[in-house]
Amino acid sequence: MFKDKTLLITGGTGSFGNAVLNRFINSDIGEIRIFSRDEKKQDDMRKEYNNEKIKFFIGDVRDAGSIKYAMSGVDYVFHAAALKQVPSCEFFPLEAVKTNVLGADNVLNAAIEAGVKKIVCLSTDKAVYPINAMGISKAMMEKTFISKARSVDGNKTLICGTRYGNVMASRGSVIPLFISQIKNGQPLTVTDPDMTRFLMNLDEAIDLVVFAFENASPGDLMVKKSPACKIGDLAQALKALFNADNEVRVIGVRLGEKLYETLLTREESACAIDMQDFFRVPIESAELNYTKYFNDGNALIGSMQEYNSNNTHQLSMDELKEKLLSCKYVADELKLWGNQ
Ligand SMILES: O=c1ccn([C@@H]2O[C@H](COP(=O)(O)OP(=O)(O)O[C@H]3O[C@H](CO)[C@@H](O)[C@H](O)[C@H]3O)[C@@H](O)[C@H]2O)c(=O)[nH]1
Repeated sequence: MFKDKTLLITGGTGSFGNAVLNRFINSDIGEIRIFSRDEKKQDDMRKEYNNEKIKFFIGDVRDAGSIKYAMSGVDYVFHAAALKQVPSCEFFPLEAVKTNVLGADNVLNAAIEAGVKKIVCLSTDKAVYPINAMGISKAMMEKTFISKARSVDGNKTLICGTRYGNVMASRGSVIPLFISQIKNGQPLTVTDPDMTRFLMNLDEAIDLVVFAFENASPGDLMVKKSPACKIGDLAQALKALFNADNEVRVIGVRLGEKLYETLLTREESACAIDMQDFFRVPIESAELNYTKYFNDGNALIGSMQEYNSNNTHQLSMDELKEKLLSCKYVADELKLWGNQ
């Protein structure tokens, strides 16, 4: 599907962009465009990959002109650019609106105008029943792409999305923090030992985006079924792997955090299609028909459950250790630790 095609990744210098590059760079893809704000990260990537197929575009999704320029001649888009740190969005919610909502709208408009064939927009579990500004802005991003998908001819530009939970060891996340605390002989600062999070690795996130790319109809939102764990267990599993005896200190839930995350609302569960490893949430067919909103209900909803990190498969201690070892960051850190 990607043979000789041009793929644009917004926010392409992040860990998602790097993982996509690693997956596709040796395929028969024609060109990969990395669109991002940070020239230093682009320069590092340029040197690291040193590959003619990769083209770098400086720009900001907030700036419609910059994304329009990068979109010319593009076949497919993975839209990953976002402000995704909960605390910074909490302090600067309008910045989250500018990047996550208006920026996504700019990307979609530019893609539609340039005749891009497919665009996959990346969302997060924090967009479901959101309580923090990051989640709320991503929920609005979802609404934006779904409404565009409704109004655009899907045969010309197919717009779809994905939602996934925590990616293990992503920058600034809890796993690197716990490992550094272990290594420095500090207490492991657990917010709430019973708090749960979905866990996936970067490869699984790419699998989901590729699955959406290959299987989605216009407006679909694809979700990968994922296991979860308690944060207290995560701390214990890391301690066991590193053979450490650090104290575990409970520090309390942080601003904007939820005790568990949700990948499908109860309402979405009522219409989601089970596709083995994935759920497909089809676009609501309400179009702009207000009568449907008022007269056609869904009797199933009352009997459905949301899909969340408390009712999904909970990883046992052994499964958790295995999952952690499948993460390159953890395996590398463990090797370094062993070599000390
Ligand atoms: O010192 C700490 C820091 C975090 N946690 C807990 O660890 C879990 C995961 O925290 P973290 O790794 O910071 O991730 P989240 O806050 O869940 O958010 C992550 O996952 C999102 C996707 O769901 C991304 O968008 C965010 O950028 C990313 O930080 C949460 O239950 C935290 O309460 C602790 O117990 N102690």
